[in-house]
Amino acid sequence: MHLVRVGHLSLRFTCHPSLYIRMSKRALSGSPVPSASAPSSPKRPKFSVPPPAVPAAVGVPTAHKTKKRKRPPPPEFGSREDVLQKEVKRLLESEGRVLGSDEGWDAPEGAGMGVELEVRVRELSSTGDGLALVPEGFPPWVVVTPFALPNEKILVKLLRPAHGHSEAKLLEVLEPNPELRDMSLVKCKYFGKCAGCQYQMLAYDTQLDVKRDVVVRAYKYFSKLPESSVPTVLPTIASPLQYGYRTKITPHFDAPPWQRQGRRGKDRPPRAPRENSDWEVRIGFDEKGEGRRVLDIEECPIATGVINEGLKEERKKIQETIENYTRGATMLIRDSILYEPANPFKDAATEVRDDYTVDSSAVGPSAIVGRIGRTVGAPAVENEGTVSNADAGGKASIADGVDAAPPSSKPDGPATCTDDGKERHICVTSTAATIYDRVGPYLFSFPASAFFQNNSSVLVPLTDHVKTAIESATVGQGQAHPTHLVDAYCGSGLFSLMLSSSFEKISGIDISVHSISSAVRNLALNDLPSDKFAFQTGTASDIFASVSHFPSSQTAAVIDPPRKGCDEPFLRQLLNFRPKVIVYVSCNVHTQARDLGWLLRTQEEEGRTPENGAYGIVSLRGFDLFPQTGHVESVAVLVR
Ligand SMILES: C[S@@+](CC[C@H](N)C(=O)[O-])C[C@H]1O[C@@H](n2cnc3c(N)ncnc32)[C@H](O)[C@@H]1O
Repeated sequence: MHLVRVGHLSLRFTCHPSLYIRMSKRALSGSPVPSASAPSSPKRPKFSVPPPAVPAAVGVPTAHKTKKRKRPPPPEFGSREDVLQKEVKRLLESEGRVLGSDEGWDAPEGAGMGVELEVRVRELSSTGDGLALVPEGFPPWVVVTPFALPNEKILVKLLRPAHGHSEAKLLEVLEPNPELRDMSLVKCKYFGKCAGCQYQMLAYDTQLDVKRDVVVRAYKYFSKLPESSVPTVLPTIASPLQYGYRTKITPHFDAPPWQRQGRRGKDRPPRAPRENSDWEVRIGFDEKGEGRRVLDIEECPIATGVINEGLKEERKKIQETIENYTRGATMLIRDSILYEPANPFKDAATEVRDDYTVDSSAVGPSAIVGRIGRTVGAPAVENEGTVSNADAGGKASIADGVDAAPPSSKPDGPATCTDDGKERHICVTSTAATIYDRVGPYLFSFPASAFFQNNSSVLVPLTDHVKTAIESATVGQGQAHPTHLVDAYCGSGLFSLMLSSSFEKISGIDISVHSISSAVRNLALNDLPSDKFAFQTGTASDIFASVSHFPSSQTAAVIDPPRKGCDEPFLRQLLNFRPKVIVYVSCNVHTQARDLGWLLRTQEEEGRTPENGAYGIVSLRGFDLFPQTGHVESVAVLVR
């Protein structure tokens, strides 16, 4: 044991400090995660471990002190930063350090940015990061490290400090957790660097267990509900596809430094003369722990084959034309069924442009761009040019699709289905195009720029679960199951259409005019009777004025808001309307837990009890819409 004094701190080195620094250099040059030969996985996962008996962590002090920083505004509820800060706070409290909101914004002396440390991971955060404590000798402070698993001893480099913690870059896993980590499962050469996936080294069953744990913790810590109000969280439902499932990716790139312009188009002096620069175009996703640095990505194994084919082509085009860019941009690459409706607008949208166009509505240094290429499909809706960059032969972008009834083929265009009757898919890169996707028996269309769930393979189990939950809500109560459906935040009508056979009347609302026109169009695409459905554009709380004729005890409400959750006016009106069943679907379980906590407490304040019709949460379950990542879709069912 070697002792080094820095200021008032004594730092312990388990080996001679010079040896340690050599070790760090080796770590820096190598892969941060162990090789495929690392011990293989798992039986029963453990996502948190008791405080380590032998922390044996090593610190490398630096001379520089962290500058006192101004406290940033509090993070948005349920954002990654908010969830992380709350979990950090809990871990610090378990060590006896209670942080006031103005405290803990600067790293402890000797643990500032750039310092390398060995730490033992205590637990996995809900954001998918390993949480560890800095070694003895420092005041309690949390190290947040991506790609690190509970009980692993890791070497990290500390990054920027924030409220009780420092995010860190994983330099090396010194002692892997053999029960959890199996590097032979990793399918992506960028794993460990790309910010997209967190869990490729975990067996899929373990990923599902981890996500169940995220739901459990969200309700424990974010709902403010007593344990008795929260049912046991059911096992997470697996995605049928665990790779090759993503139907949309949005890689981005920077403009060459000598070309870049200021935000308002003001010319800036060139940063580096082109001839002396070793700058290279990088097209991909953010590199984890490297701020806004783009990691060059040639393929993304969680995306569909069609998208990966399209990515190759689009990368080539950007590489060839990068000198034309004065600003960075984000590309849109989507997978669509090749669907060719017969319609009179076919020849209206044949504009061919080979440059990316910057969407003026986008904010920040990157703007959403779309590429308009040669037309294969016809515009399906008036005023919506349906243009695809697939060439007329469709060679590069067309691949085998899913089993489904083949849509009609036009004699003069590329066949819309393969020889064995599967639908063909194309890659679409224009924000103005219309995308087609199939879920079970239904065909959905929506603008390429609009929302649609990114993993179609799990949408049938998801919508079946919602349907069954609604149908069983009245079982044993001597009532018929609900006949009316309110679909709030309905998008292009996913739940309305998928659940349509169970209901007599369906009313949907969404703030996006494009999504609502798609929902209406999707009725016709699927030969559904338009008089059974009413879709409207508006903010979610507007729906209640238009469904006053729905019998509330015969009505089910499906609510599927964006990540920030519902607002209070909507929740208040939902409580007043009193549908028999509420199914709350969410891609952010933390805002879902907050909203349901508010709903249950408010009804209690208003004097509702189970005997006089108070809602109770009858089931909670995650669906894995995002395999290999830390995200989970959560479905909560409430019945009164
Ligand atoms: C998570 S998506 C769900 C869409 C749809 N249920 C689906 O699964 O395809 C959330 C939807 O909420 C819509 N939205 C966002 N804020 C809204 C608001 N205040 N009122 C109504 N809809 C809103 C978005 O346009 C988006 O379509």
